[in-house]
Amino acid sequence: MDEPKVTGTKPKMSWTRKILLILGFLSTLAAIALITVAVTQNQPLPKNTKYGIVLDAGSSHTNLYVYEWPAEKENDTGVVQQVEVCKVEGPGISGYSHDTENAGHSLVQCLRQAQGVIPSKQHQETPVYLGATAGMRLLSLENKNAADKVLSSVEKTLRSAPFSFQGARIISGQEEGAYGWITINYLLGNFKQSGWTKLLHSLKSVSETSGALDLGGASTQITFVSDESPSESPENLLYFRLYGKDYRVYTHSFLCYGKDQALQQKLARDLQSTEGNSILDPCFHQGYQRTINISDLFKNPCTSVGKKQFPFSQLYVMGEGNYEKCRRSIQNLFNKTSCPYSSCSFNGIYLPPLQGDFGAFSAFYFVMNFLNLTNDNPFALDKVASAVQSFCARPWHEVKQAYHQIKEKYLSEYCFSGAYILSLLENGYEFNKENWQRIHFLGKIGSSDAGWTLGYMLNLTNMIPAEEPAAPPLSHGSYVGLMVLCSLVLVSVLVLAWLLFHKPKCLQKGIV
Ligand SMILES: Nc1nc2c(ncn2[C@@H]2O[C@H](COP(=O)(O)OP(=O)(O)OP(=O)(O)O)[C@@H](O)[C@H]2O)c(=O)[nH]1
Ligand SMILES: [Ca+2]
Repeated sequence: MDEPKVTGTKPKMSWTRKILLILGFLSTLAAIALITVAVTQNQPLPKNTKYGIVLDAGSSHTNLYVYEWPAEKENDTGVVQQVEVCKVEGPGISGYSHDTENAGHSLVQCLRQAQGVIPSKQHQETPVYLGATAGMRLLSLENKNAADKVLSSVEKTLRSAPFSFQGARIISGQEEGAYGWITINYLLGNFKQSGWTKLLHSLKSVSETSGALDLGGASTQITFVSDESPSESPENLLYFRLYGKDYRVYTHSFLCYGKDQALQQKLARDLQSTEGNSILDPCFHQGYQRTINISDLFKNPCTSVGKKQFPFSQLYVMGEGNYEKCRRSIQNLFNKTSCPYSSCSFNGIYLPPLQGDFGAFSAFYFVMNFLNLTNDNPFALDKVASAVQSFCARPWHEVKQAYHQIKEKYLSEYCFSGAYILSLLENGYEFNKENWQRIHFLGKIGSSDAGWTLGYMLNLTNMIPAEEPAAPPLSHGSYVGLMVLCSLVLVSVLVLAWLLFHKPKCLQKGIV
């Protein structure tokens, strides 16, 4: 048989080889197209930001907060953040009881500031809410008509702003406690449960949340998840279902136990138990003096109960700077004599056993921060007490010199406030040296202030769903990664197949 002739022309390619080559070429093209489409076409939508405004009309002052969040992630937890805070000049709106028309006007400057932060084309769709707290609760008990007029005045101003007005009202102490608790747990990411944490939590009866301690000027709130059942005091219990999980939350708001009203209560009692019109006050620094109008001291329901007639119109307060004495005089504000339940905080109010960690904010934070007692690792209770003690013992002239940049009103009251915080937590709620370490004094979480306003807005805009929203199984990044991986595997398989069935000549030679 003749051997095939070796000529100079290329050997002809077989049909199967041709088809395989074409297939290989096409699949490479397909893989490139897949990757390109995955990377370019499946980009997340351009950022579409939404805004919301909440005014916290507190007893001491009003704060306006602007929040923002990505529109497409509205129902996710932890996506809303504070982008602006504006402190309204002057007193809280309850301070306008004799000048009700001007209550609204006081908000104008901060509303203008909010207009500068939010793009003008979104002003009309931006909701604005005002919630008034203990100062207005007291005014409404004292003079309902004046409180209504103040609210009408602020409503008029808010309606005239370019935003979408959603209401101006007095919120209850229970709401204030609950929304503060929602805010901190939302910001701490405690409602977010995925992977292992979700599995671990489902094995336990309750989720790990943090309790909330809020100290305002006129009221104070304590809120935490309690397992105690059945509850002895249903009015202190709230049930929430958030992101697919049930929460049983204890809350109580003590009206008149904010730090300003607590001081008023203490001074009113001290005055009633003295002869003349001057008192030596252990909660103020030695050398400090303050004159108080007796009519102002007894003007609201926190102090008006035991009011006597006095033959003088002013009270002179002189500082003594004695922490132990100060603690003893504050202790009288907490009535621990009777408790109709198995356990109480004070004044016969039910308190179940304290549970979990606590975030303490507002004046709890302002005061502890000033005294350098806020830290990631909480200070021991005796360390805190001795820091307040040594601060109270400093003479006023020295304190004033050392902190000349701080407003005198705040500076003069840090001694009282430090002692009051310790009394409220230790005597009132009965924190001890063990669970004291579970209190975290915090002003902000990320960029957002701790307080009730964020929780209030999340609730009113339906941004906290009862059930966990159905999330896409893969994030954009994971999706792109998976597409790239699949394409690479596809190409590799085809190349391998081609190599196996149609070994190139060089390889064939190598084997022979
Ligand atoms: N040291 C200090 N004290 C502050 C500051 N801001 C407010 N305070 C005081 O801390 C106390 C509590 O303040 P807030 O939490 O704003 O109280 P509020 O919201 O006006 O009062 P409520 O209606 O009872 O909640 C008040 O006595 C304020 O005068 C601050 O920046 N520094
Ligand atoms: Ca407040």
